[in-house]
Amino acid sequence: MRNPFERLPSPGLDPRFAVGATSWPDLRRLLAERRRLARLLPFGGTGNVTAYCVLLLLAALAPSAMALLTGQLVTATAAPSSPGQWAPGTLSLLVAIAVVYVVQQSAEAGQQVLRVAIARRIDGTVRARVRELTLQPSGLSHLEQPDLQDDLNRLWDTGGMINRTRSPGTATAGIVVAGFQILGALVATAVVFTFSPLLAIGLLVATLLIRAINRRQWHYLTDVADGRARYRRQVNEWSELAAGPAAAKEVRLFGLGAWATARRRRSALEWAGPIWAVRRDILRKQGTTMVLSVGAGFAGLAVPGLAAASGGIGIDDLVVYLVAVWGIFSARDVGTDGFDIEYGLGAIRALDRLIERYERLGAEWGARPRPTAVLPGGCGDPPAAPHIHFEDVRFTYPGSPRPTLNGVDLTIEPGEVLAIVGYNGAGKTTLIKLLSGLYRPSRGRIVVDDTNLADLDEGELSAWRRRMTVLFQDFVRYPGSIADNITLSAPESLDLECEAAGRAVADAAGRAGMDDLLASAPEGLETRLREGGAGSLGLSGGQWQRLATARALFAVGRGRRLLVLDEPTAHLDVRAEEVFFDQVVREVRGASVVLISHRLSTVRHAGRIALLRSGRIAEIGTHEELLDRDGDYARLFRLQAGRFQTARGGSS
Ligand SMILES: Nc1ncnc2c1ncn2[C@@H]1O[C@H](COP(=O)(O)OP(=O)(O)OP(=O)(O)O)[C@@H](O)[C@H]1O
Repeated sequence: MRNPFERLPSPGLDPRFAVGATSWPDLRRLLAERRRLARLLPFGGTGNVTAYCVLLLLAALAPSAMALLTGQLVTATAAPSSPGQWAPGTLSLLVAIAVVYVVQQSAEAGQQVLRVAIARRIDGTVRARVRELTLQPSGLSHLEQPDLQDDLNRLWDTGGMINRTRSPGTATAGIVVAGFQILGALVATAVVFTFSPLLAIGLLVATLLIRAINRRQWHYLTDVADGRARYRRQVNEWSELAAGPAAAKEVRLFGLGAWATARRRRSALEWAGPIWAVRRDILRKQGTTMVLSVGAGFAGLAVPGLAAASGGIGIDDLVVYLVAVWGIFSARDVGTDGFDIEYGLGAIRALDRLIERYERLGAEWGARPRPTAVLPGGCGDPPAAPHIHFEDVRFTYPGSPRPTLNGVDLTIEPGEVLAIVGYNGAGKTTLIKLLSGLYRPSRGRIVVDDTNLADLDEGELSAWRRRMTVLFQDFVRYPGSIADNITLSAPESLDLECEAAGRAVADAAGRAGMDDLLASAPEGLETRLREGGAGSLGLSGGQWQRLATARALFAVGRGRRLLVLDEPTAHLDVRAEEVFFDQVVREVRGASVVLISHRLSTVRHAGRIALLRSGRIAEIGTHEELLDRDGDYARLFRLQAGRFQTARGGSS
């Protein structure tokens, strides 16, 4: 069966939208999407939604009620009455019209308020779901996929640049308005039908056609906008660079302000240019809707007008029909609701893609045989340090042409201090990410106490992570107090009142060399960091690194039995670096330590040193053994030591 919409003159848009959007499959999709939005409605709150529907119903019925009452009023006033007296029934009709008017106005105002409340509640629910989804998979790789980032951005994007809030919630509230608009038009059609069935149906069809064309145009616009998510991301990156705090120092120092602003502008034009073109195109192609509007409007006025002029209907009926005609006709304007619905649907599509992706990830990470991972207890005795074995581990980052690790065989014995060294990009941090379960090896196994990490499900992986702690090279600077920054590595301690947890904070801070900092902090451990203003403290790079070290040591104090330190001395002064191994690493009790560093003067004290090269462990042994072997490690060590000797020689 052919779709009658197909014969519509094309608004000159993308052929997919000119023809495709009016095919039956697309209409079915359209209805399915609206049902999908309707399913979000309960999240707006039962009371809110019920009141909203009642108010919209009142607002939808008001024009028809007004038409009928106005007609009756005209009839009543035309009836003969004594001079100075109201015609019979006039007063009650006037009161009824006033009541309908007040109800209509109140319903309009009330529904606006409820609309915002419903939309915000739905948006809150959708965002909570998205946050829940993004935190769920234990791995990291999905977060590095640009299309996922685009979908997330699409979900958070409320169309701020268009100066209206557009979101799944606004779209859901919008379809309810649209539904009642149509209902109002149908009731008004029934009124006009009693006068002229042809006029009633003709006006209804014209109204629905105009709505369909407008909807299709909004659909096209939002589709183009959503398809440009990648460019939007680039605009955000340039904005961050041009005006954000991260690059502020270099931007000012190098005088990059004008360059960054120009790049941002170019990127913004790349993003918005096609969107503006579509908007211009839509504006130019308003001919069809204009012709339909003018034609339908003319017929709506002329047919009852001519009937009244020829005496076919009385003036009272004329008033009723004209008001009812307007009741049908006013539904033709989808207005910004149309954009709200289509724009919000873009977010819903992004949400569906995310859910599908996360379900896949959940299945990948979830269904595993039962392992034997051990959790550290609250205030009780911690478990023993783990025995870790990398067996022929190979790993390639998603989208990368070459493997970063290519057959790593390595054992970390319980309680040992193992240093890992290697050139930039050798894969040292990657090894730790795999050990933390943030990525899975593409080949080989990482076996912890007889359990293959790849066999752990989400919960068990969390349990494994609570046996270890990592001071990452790019550690996080948490906005909170010094104490928060220390205890967040073992968040279960936040709820523990046990003395051991309190002691562990002070102990970790002391061992990380934070005594001077704490002495100058106005509120000691409770001093807030990064927020600026009274009572807060700005820290230097080295001070932040000591704080991050304290965080790692605190976790060990709370029972973590594998401590990984990735470039822990990168920001430290020579004095602190010199004593780091003795004061921090050697003092760790009952835990294994993996120390990654380019400072060979620091790593030389480790029990064993492994050199990573070409994706494999190329050399392993004690400092002395590796020097005797005279390989890369020995060369690197001599190079570093030679620099100091030269400096010493030069200065003497
Ligand atoms: N998220 C990622 N996606 C794709 N490639 C990555 C990612 N992270 C790291 N790499 C690549 O993997 C390789 C190893 O990186 P890794 O950070 O493990 O090296 P590293 O030995 O710790 O280096 P450095 O000494 O400079 O800290 C590098 O070539 C890097 O470009």
